Amino acid sequence: MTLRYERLAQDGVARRGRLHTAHGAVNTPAFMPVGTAATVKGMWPEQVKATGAEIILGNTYHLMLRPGAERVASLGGLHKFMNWPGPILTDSGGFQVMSLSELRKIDEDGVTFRSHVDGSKHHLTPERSIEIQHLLDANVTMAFDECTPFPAEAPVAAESMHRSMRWAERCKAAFKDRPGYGLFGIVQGSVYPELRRESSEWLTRIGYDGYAIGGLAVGEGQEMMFRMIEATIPFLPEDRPRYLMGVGRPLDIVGAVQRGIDMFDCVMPTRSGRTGQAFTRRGTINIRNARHAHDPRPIDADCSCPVCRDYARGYLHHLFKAEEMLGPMLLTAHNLQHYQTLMAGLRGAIEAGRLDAFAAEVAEAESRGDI
Ligand SMILES: CNc1nc2c(CCNC[C@]34C[C@H]5C[C@H](C[C@H](C5)C3)C4)c3nc(N)[nH]c(=O)c3cc2[nH]1
Ligand SMILES: [Zn+2]
Repeated sequence: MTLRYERLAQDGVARRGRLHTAHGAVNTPAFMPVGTAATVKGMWPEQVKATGAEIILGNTYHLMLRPGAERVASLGGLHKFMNWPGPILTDSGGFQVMSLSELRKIDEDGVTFRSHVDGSKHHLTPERSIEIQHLLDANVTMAFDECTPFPAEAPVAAESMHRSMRWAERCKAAFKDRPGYGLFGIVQGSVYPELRRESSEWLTRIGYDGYAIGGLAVGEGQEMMFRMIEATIPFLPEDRPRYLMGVGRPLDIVGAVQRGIDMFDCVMPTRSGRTGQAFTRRGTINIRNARHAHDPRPIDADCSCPVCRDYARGYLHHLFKAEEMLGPMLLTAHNLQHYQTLMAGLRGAIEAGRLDAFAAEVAEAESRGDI
């Protein structure tokens, strides 16, 4: 084990813990803001840190295409390159190849595809993905996997999962162990409990520093997602962190924490922030809506962020209508703070043994609406 994870408190199957990396500690449950092309869009790194985020997410697929992993390494690695001194987790690229590139082919060796940037041809294998993440100097490296498309019949899901497990073995063999750096395996198996169990036991036998649950948040719906988490968690080691990939909306995160998940990433707070969607304790609003044009109130009176302290909804509405760049910047900062405040609330609730009460409060406030 080269990435120390300590459990500080437990409430049911939920855990409050801390993951220690070479670039600092991550308090869990944790939300990881997404920094696709070596930037959390619209945010200076100091601002990202000020929201309370301790770890951000980078990406093999984007950075291998532009500016190239060797280029990032020659400029000091991703921490130096983007001036983020804290922990970084990078996804392995498989998911993005399937969702972003055209002309792709999957075979036992890996994935062949054309870049969505300039059409150049690329071949990504488990070994190359691990090498790229090493060049990026990621503290947490994700195994190269295939996110099984949804829906998939059981035999198709089984074949896809078995290939991802063979790829996971190749990733483990290719990964260079270093203190403060680790490799996470990714559980697949679509919506089939027996495949989820088989995948979890396969990865546990190989042994990883952490375990991600992949193949979810792909359209299966919240109820099925929760069922698959429940079908997976019992077969993962208790002393290692669990990362639910691509999740999610606040209530998805609350429910997943209640079921034993420790780490999350999602484009929602940043991507939707750029389109004018603001998160509040009572649900989301779209600041472009005319009803906000003359509203002197902040986005969320309960929010402690600089945006809610100093700016009225009417001003944010104006910025978006005028397509001023400050609009997306301010909404991104607020939304990331909203997510970090939620995570701090979850950590505190687990420590106090009142997670279910906290979850009910979040759900009730969101249902109240009228914002
Ligand atoms: C949304 N639902 C969902 N996401 C998923 C992801 C990507 C996680 N986010 C990384 C990512 C993905 C995109 C967008 C940003 C930046 C960069 C490219 C890295 C986050 C997944 N990644 C891998 N390797 N495997 C999965 O099964 C998987 C399943 C997902 N289900
Ligand atoms: Zn705010």
